Amino acid sequence: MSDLLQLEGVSKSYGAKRALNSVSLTIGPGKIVGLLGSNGSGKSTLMKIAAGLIPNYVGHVWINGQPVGRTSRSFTSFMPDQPLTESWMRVKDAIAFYKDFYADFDTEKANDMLKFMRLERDARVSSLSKGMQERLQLTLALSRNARLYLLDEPIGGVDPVARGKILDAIVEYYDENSSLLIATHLVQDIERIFDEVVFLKDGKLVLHEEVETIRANNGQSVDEKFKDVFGDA
Ligand SMILES: Nc1ncnc2c1ncn2[C@@H]1O[C@H](COP(=O)(O)OP(=O)(O)OP(=O)(O)O)[C@@H](O)[C@H]1O
Repeated sequence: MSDLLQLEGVSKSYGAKRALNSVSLTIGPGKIVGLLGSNGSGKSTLMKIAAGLIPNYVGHVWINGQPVGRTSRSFTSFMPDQPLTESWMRVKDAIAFYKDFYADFDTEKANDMLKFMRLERDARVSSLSKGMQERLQLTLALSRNARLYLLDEPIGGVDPVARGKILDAIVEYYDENSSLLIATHLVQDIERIFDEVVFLKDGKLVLHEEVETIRANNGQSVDEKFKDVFGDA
């Protein structure tokens, strides 16, 4: 099986709230895919299921041909929308922590990315601004030599001027044999790096299309298509 991520009929409810409603989706290797939807559309839930962090859901999920679980977690790198690091850590401790925890962590790549992100190794994690925190989380997530990267709102706190630079880092540092799924609201800012986009609306998949096709068939940017589908929500 060559698909890197495959979901088949995935549903998830929190009590009476249905966060995902029978979502089926396949993503091949070497793709950067935007996971787009308004607040509460189920993006984080989908990411957490693929990351193996939500065990009780309906349907099936495979990563690189393996059902989601212990093995798939070893080649899936997840950047959550909340930091995983502890506030007592310095940047260098966070790097050491990830290195201990993940066999595929590439310290050389991490040190390279720290420079690129202008992060000081001795800075305390608790003293970092939100944008700098995101730079650190992104460094940690992308420094693993994983097959699937799941980035949940990776540049929401980064100022608009720095966003372009961070996007360049994402493209430069991710391994082209792997795939990257990025959940975001910042469609206009990020769309230039997407190969494909997935739209989620009220937990349902309403569109999965190559960006080229959207541009060629509709003469629209992804942002325009997004506004068409979601209105001003
Ligand atoms: N732990 C939880 N308990 C109860 N409801 C939850 C929980 N997590 C998510 N939900 C609900 O499930 C729905 C989908 O949430 P999810 O966080 O997946 O959406 P999202 O698209 O990531 O939203 P946002 O863009 O605001 O981050 C929302 O209605 C949310 O309130």
